[in-house]
Amino acid sequence: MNQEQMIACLPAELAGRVKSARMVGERAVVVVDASGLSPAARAATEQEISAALEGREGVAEVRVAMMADKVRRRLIAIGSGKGGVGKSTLTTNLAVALQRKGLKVGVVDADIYGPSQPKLLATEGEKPRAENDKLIPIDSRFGVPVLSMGHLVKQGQALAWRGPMAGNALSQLVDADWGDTELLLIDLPPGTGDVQLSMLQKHKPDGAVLVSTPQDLALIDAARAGQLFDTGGVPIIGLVENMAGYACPHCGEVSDPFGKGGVETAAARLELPFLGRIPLSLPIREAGDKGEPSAAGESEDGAAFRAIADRIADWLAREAA
Ligand SMILES: Nc1ncnc2c1ncn2[C@@H]1O[C@H](COP(=O)(O)OP(=O)(O)OP(=O)(O)O)[C@@H](O)[C@H]1O
Repeated sequence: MNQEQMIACLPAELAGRVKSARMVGERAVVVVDASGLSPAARAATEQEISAALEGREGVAEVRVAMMADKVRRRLIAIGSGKGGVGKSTLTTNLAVALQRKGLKVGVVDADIYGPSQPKLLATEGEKPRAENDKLIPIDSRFGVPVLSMGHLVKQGQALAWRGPMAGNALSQLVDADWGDTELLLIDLPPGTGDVQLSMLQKHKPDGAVLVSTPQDLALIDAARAGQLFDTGGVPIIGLVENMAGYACPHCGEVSDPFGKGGVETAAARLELPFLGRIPLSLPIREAGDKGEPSAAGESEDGAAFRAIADRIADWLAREAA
């Protein structure tokens, strides 16, 4: 068979992607343009081409080579000085909000001591496949692929990991087959320990977002996390204040259990951009527990996350210019 005859065997939508097709002895070698295809779509394309050519006269074997334009993938780390300030919730919602803006976004849950992305993105219990020694991210139903330690180990098991082991496991997540994903949000563990350091050294994120609640103690820790990024040469995109202002569901009165405006003041003092404020809101907590991120809906809470996502998208556009 010559190239034309080989291409004629393929369905029209696949034929358009073929860059070259030739016989090498009894082996059919087809080179396909895989730009813009997800890992799942690439696997399906490969199978369809093999199925269409296998068994044809003179074809003993089919080899399909996928070529894609190299995606310039950028990494943004979401960090906090202290645990429980809403870093994972922010990561999920920013990813969903940025995806809604048309970016191809994935989430790496590097919080090996308390992975929460499987729950937040409703992929609990799913296990990633591996192909050619690389993990294939799990497609969440929000158009955001995700990989988490929580997908790889049984609950609680990750807690015993330390230093190099944790760092290697984290690298497997970041270096997975992210296909055409152009932006990875990395949900870091809280604090400034080994895992954060190894992440900065090995993967050098393009930028970092720091999240804090407004009270002084959280702010001191956030400033320390900021220093870690500074030392690692990672630009800080800005600070986010979470759990600000609680509107009483009964009377509507807004109170500030963790103080007010502390993060904005701290950002000004540290000469860092302030990216916005997320209210302390029962629906945000409930949405997280249900695996239905607020940013996927049209509520006011969702709008607060989207406003911060807009600022991050602006930062990305400025950096790319
Ligand atoms: N703005 C908010 N309003 C109400 N609840 C929130 C808000 N942000 C986060 N939460 C809730 O607070 C808890 C901790 O949030 P989350 O897991 O996102 O924090 P974290 O900083 O990633 O924590 P960890 O240190 O465990 O990684 C969760 O139950 C979450 O639903």
